[in-house]
Amino acid sequence: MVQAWLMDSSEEDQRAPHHRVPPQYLTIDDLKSLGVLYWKIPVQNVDELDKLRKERGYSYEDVIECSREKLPNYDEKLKDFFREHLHSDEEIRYIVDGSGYFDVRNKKDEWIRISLEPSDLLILPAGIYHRFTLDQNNYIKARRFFVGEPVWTPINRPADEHPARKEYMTALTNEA
Ligand SMILES: CSCCC(=O)C(=O)O
Ligand SMILES: [Fe+2]
Repeated sequence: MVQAWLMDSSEEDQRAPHHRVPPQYLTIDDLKSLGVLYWKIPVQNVDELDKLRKERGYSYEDVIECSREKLPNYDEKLKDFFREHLHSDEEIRYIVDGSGYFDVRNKKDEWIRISLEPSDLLILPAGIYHRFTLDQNNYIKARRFFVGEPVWTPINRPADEHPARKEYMTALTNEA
């Protein structure tokens, strides 16, 4: 099952879990209130993933594998992934192997760490500040989806005036 928790404030080893003491877990509904969507879809359940892809119009798909051997410019890419940023579109990842952390900002601008493993599907909304890191297993393989031609460009924080950010903030405020 997916786990999400509030992070401590230590800047040490980004691949460590960074739990608070005592740990403070969040629910899938807590994530939903930030526009972050999560599904557990067992890898053999092709139909469920297909249905979701059709419903959400994900016409593009590829695979990203984060290892020194498979990812070109590995060090640079991992550094970029962990720099706080947003995108003008959703970020959709379906984990097929390995594990890793997506961190997202909550309404108080605190970091929430979301721990992902195979069969986890995570959708980050456009405009949410976030980052990604490998965990101490040092490996993840994920399917990436996109509506139309993919744009992976990160827009680094500060980006409060970016239209996607403004739209996201409006959506957050209108949410009960
Ligand atoms: C789990 S996918 C690797 C990270 C990534 O693709 C991203 O941060 O954009
Ligand atoms: Fe991103």
